[in-house]
Amino acid sequence: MYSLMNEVVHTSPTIGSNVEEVTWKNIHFLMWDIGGQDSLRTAWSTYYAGTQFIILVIDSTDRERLHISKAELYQMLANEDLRHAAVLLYANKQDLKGSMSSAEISQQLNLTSVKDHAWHIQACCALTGEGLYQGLEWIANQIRR
Ligand SMILES: Nc1nc2c(ncn2[C@@H]2O[C@H](COP(=O)(O)OP(=O)(O)OP(=O)(O)O)[C@@H](O)[C@H]2O)c(=O)[nH]1
Ligand SMILES: [Mg+2]
Repeated sequence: MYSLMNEVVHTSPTIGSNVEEVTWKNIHFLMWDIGGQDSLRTAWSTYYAGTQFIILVIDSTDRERLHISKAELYQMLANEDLRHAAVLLYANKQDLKGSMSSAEISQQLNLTSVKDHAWHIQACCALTGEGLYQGLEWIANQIRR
């Protein structure tokens, strides 16, 4: 989120949430950045009402914990408040060697089985910003549909 805003990116974990307004291509985003730590995830559902897009940032180097992202993803998709939400998954940290490709993550998460929500997976590197706008482009196209 802060890379998109050309701000200094903080490297400390998000505690609670941060909300920012980002305007891009005439689209006004109200983005909530919600902390992903274990203890914070139980509070995620309090943010769901009215959400149009979920952006799930995956650490593509973390093979051991991908199953956690998978479980959280499917829990979100099953939540009534998110029934109309579309999902953008960022396969982040593509700059690091040994990182999983977006295709590999897609397969591990069994994304092709997701039929009741629009979804898209985008390889990216938050440090350089590579891929971030391609992800937003997909969101923009979803809005224009
Ligand atoms: N090499 C590399 N490091 C990254 C990239 N994106 C994030 N990081 C690093 O990963 C660490 C965690 O980044 P955060 O932005 O705090 O991660 P987060 O997902 O917001 O974590 P929570 O706030 O706890 O949910 C930091 O040290 C970042 O610098 C990337 O694309 N490449
Ligand atoms: Mg954070």
